[in-house]
Amino acid sequence: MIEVQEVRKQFGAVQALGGVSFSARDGQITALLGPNGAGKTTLLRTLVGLLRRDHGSIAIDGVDPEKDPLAVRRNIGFLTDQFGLYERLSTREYLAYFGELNGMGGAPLRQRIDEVAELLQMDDILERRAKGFSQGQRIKVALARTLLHRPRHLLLDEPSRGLDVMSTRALRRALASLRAEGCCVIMATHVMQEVTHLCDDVVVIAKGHTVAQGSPEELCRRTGIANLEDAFVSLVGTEEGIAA
Ligand SMILES: Nc1ncnc2c1ncn2[C@@H]1O[C@H](COP(=O)(O)OP(=O)(O)OP(=O)(O)O)[C@@H](O)[C@H]1O
Repeated sequence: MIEVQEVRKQFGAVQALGGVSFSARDGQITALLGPNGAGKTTLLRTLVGLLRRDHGSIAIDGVDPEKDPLAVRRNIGFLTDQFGLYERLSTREYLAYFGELNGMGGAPLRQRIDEVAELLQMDDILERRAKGFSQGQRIKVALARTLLHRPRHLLLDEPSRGLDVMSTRALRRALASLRAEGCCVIMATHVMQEVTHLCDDVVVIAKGHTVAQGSPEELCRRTGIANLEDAFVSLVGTEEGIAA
């Protein structure tokens, strides 16, 4: 469970977060939906403790990431917009390296690498070096790394960008199976179809503020608009930053 209350963050004169509050439950996929520059990435970075907030409170299973960052990071997986792959390592070597950094090893680690490779359908790149990987292949490897230590919370910053139809489906299946295992998933996205098909709850953010939270159906009902994209535009008052 992730609970966020009145979080604010300023970068010089720019107010990235001006008061964000929401909660994300275990066993649910929560979408962070907002126009470009709304503060989604800043919020995710603040949740994992990579940025210090100026104000407000964050509790990840009751733990404040600023007070006990190691405890929070043990239980969290974060897919950022920077993948940090090592070009000379094969996918398997790369995952083994990060698994060992997380205290895993031996047969359980080898088995876990095979599991995530199957979950994300990445057998074809498991023995290849990352040099030359396409955008979609890079995302898969980064996501596999994120899942390796079986995090209880998963934070994803636009995970489906650059993925083809088959990979998008593999990603959705993987997220649905993590949800079924009770994982708390938060996903920043611009893809309305993904939100409608996959997400249980939606947090709408605009200009660093929470504008609304509810299931896609609730947001449509609340705005009196049948289609989520139009409901979103009505909530944030702009057509900026939407992908079909
Ligand atoms: N390190 C930084 N220094 C200065 N300004 C920043 C910094 N990081 C973010 N910002 C600003 O904070 C605001 C929120 O940015 P953020 O990247 O969180 O938005 P976002 O919702 O993830 O946008 P997008 O959908 O375009 O990825 C923007 O105005 C951005 O320019």
